[in-house]
Amino acid sequence: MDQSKEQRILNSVSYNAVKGDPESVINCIDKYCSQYEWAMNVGDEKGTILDKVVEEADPSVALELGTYCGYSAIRIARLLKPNTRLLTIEFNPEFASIAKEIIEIAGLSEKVTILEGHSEDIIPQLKKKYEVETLDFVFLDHWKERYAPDTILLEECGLLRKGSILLADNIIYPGAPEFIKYIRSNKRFECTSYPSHLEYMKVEDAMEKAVKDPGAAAMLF
Ligand SMILES: O=C(NCCCOCn1ccc2cnccc21)c1cc(-c2ccc(F)cc2)cc(O)c1O
Ligand SMILES: [Mg+2]
Repeated sequence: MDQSKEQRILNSVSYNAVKGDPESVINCIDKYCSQYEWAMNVGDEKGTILDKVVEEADPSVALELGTYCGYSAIRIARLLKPNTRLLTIEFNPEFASIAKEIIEIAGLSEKVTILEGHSEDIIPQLKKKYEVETLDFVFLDHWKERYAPDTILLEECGLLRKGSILLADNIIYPGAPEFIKYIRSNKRFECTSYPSHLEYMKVEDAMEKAVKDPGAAAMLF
């Protein structure tokens, strides 16, 4: 049976990347996807914005919705301090298995836990089953129409605290209009838009950062 694009990405990483070197895995995927086959990794331009927000959040516990091949999980996990962790949810079993191998090649398997399933089923399990208290950082990169309902679900499950940082990909393309409407009209969140481009293309895109109750967090210190 013909190999999938994601399997070909794994082949390229396995053959070209330096084992245990996250930067080389990131560069290898970006090179493959800009030269051979486009794929929906956050990419290097938006990836730099992701890096900056992760460094600002300096999370102890981070959540990603939409693992795909593990590219953004590696970008996030490579910046995490010792004894901190990234939980990433993927519902496509083939993607989850490929991401697992690519994250292993990057040497970040200790820091990253891939949870297979739908976000709406897994989010309510995070406290009890995955021993999460609250999430310091959440990267939204899954079905765009799930960004708003899953943000509400995270709230309902008591998983967000004062100062929790959300970062959403693809605000312009493919677009997440319901999420933008919800988050920018919600007084509990302070939003910032970061204009950029669709991964590996000259198409406009943007990321949206939303900080929960920022003032309250600031008042605490
Ligand atoms: O669709 C995209 N991502 C989402 C994947 C499915 O995610 C499904 N999924 C993953 C966990 C998970 C958990 N629960 C439910 C669904 C869950 C996505 C799409 C494009 C894109 C841009 C231009 C095009 F011409 C075509 C596509 C770019 C992106 O950056 C994206 O992120
Ligand atoms: Mg995306």
